[in-house]
Amino acid sequence: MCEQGENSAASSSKKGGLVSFLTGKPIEIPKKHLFGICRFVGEFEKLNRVGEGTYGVVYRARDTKTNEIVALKKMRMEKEKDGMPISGLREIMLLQSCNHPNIVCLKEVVVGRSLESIFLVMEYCEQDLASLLDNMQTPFMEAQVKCIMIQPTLDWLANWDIQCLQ
Ligand SMILES: Nc1ncnc2c1ncn2[C@@H]1O[C@H](COP(=O)(O)OP(=O)(O)OP(=O)(O)O)[C@@H](O)[C@H]1O
Repeated sequence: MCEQGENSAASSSKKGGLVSFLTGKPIEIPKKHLFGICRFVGEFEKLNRVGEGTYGVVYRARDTKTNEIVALKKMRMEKEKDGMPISGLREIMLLQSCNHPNIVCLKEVVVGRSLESIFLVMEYCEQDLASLLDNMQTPFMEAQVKCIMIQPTLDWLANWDIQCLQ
């Protein structure tokens, strides 16, 4: 979108351009609204790639404004023809609704130059249970398994699931 020069914005003829729902005609996004209210991903310095899931690639990154180390997850959008996949929206809504010390916090959503560039900025976790399980020398003892199972998050998630079902 920004390839067109300093003062121009989106063009429907380019990949990622917009068409008005009302008129069906191409619309231009004013430059000041180009990134909406989201910050630009360029404000984050990618440090290294930490993993990849079904819905995106995750990087360790530094917020250049605050120097904070965060996890930056690029949503997978290559195959999407109709905008952001519903699974991505669900992930954002779910993480936004979770406010628990044992659940990774979604700090904000940031965007790149194209409409397909959407990134989740999350608190960075040095270790997760899956990598711990992969790398540990000996299996957890029974007492440790019990301790993990009674972590408040699991109760909380079970309640959340039940509430969702109701
Ligand atoms: N907040 C985070 N801090 C540190 N590393 C993370 C963070 N989030 C994800 N990762 C790393 O990135 C990998 C991919 O994470 P992601 O959430 O995209 O997928 P997943 O939940 O592991 O798998 P799937 O989405 O396929 O079920 C994780 O396995 C983990 O190694």
